[in-house]
Amino acid sequence: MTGLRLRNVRSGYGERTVLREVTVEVPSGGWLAIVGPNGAGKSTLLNTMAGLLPADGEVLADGRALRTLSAREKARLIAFAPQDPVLPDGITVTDYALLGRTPHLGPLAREGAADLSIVDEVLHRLDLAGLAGRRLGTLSGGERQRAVLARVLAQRAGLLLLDEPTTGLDIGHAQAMLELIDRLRREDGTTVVSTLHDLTFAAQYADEILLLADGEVVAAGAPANVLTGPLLQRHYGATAEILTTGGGELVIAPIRRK
Ligand SMILES: Nc1ncnc2c1ncn2[C@@H]1O[C@H](COP(=O)(O)OP(=O)(O)OP(=O)(O)O)[C@@H](O)[C@H]1O
Repeated sequence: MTGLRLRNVRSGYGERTVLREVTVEVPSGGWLAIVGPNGAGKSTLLNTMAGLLPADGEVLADGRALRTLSAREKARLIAFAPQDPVLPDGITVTDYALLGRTPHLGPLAREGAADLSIVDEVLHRLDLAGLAGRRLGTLSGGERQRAVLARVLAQRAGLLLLDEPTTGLDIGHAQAMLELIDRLRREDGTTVVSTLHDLTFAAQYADEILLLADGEVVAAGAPANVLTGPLLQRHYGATAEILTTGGGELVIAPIRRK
């Protein structure tokens, strides 16, 4: 059970401040989607939540300040899938996913049967079992993306930070991936924070949306309150209609300007 809390967080790169006074709380088992236009600071926020960038203010995971935790303690608490990870092309999908177990192994210990069975289960859930023995360098973009998620899920951390998890996935695999993430939070109480460019997916899967623009939180709350025509116009310069399906799901539809 790992909630996340940020209070008055400022962070960036060296002299360059990107995030200003970000305050947000994600309850244990919640799903927060970070949205916003290109360059708004979404990846910077996710990196800050992962404890990978120095930050002023408070960043607490499971009630513990990230700056006080060792790398190993952080890795047991937080699993992070960056947008464009550098992958070791020569290793197999199984061996790559097993890297997710590293924070749970003792010093010099090798993975055991329990670790292999966790990886096996994750590969099945991600429709990757047939590719288990393939080297990463031989996979398609979408298959590599799912392999990254396999490593992250094998980590079995209470907090998942996912940067654009559906990039490069076709609509079916994207839905399957989001369903799987949703099941994890329902079954295991996993807390999820993801950036998502696809606002329809964000509306349908997250229970809270945080809209960032120019490094500041400009709106936060339930999807229907944040993903509105006027806010999308103001911050993305986009013309969109917010539709509701027969089943009550929101669809954010771009409308061509005539
Ligand atoms: N390593 C870096 N060093 C300096 N500036 C950076 C670095 N990474 C990102 N930035 C800058 O920080 C700002 C926010 O970038 P960030 O990647 O967080 O935006 P984003 O909302 O994730 O964008 P996108 O939707 O395009 O992926 C941008 O102006 C970017 O140029």
